[in-house]
Amino acid sequence: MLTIRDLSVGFRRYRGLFRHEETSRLSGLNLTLDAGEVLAVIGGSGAGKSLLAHAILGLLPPNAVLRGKLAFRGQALNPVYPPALRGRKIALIPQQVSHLDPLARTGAQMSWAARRSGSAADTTARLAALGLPPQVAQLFPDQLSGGMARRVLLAMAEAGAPDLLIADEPTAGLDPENRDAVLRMLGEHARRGAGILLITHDLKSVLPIADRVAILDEGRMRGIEFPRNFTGRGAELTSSYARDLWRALPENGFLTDA
Ligand SMILES: Nc1ncnc2c1ncn2[C@@H]1O[C@H](COP(=O)(O)OP(=O)(O)OP(=O)(O)O)[C@@H](O)[C@H]1O
Ligand code: NI
Repeated sequence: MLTIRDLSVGFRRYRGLFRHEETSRLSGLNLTLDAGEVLAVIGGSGAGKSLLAHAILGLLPPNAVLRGKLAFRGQALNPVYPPALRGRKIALIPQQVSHLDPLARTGAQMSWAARRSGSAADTTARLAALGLPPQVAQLFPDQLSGGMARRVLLAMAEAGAPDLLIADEPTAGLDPENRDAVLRMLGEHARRGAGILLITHDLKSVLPIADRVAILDEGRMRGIEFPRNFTGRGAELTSSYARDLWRALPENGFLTDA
């Protein structure tokens, strides 16, 4: 449902009035995501994960330069973003919990997200599905714990049953129990036919639910792997970068030799 061909993103920086230079932050990315699939995108801080998410949503800042082709179900997402997709067919769980409006109660923001996506605003049921009591609807964002705020963002993103859900570090700051609950919910969406792009730096946590794992480093795709191959010494992994990443995990004994 999502195809990305030779995507590059750079940022223009002006030096003086007329001269400008461009710094490249993503280069030559190729990706496809099918309906019902969970594609994990793994990478360290600054690898370009959020940029990839924002490129797919047409949310790059004005000084960004995007090259390549993005399409959703055959419909081009660039150079002009189709207005009907964002927040409806394609939803985002943003990386920052500060994306919640500090001046509006949680319930109001959830209703608003549901209305935007054209679905019923059954706030109480959505909260319950995420293990949150109905009173949470009355709270303002700064009265929520980090884990509660993450789950509210998840509830808002999934309100309209989007076909494509981009989750940018949806489990950051969650304890293992809540992390696994959020991952399970994303997996359930995929089973109902949604495509999930799951961005994280936590490789191990996504292996149980990912269908494929794409590894991003310094703006480049270093390999796309099957989760089952992250096992033992990683001999089945196709890219040396993925093997090094796997072996360098503390629980794998920091194996650095080949
Ligand atoms: N608006 C911008 N202008 C210039 N550079 C930017 C801009 N947004 C992001 N970058 C740069 O692009 C690179 C990738 O950033 P990005 O936010 O995608 O990283 P990330 O993989 O999501 O990292 P993290 O795990 O810390 O969220 C970084 O070097 C960042 O400084
Ligand atoms: Ni990010």
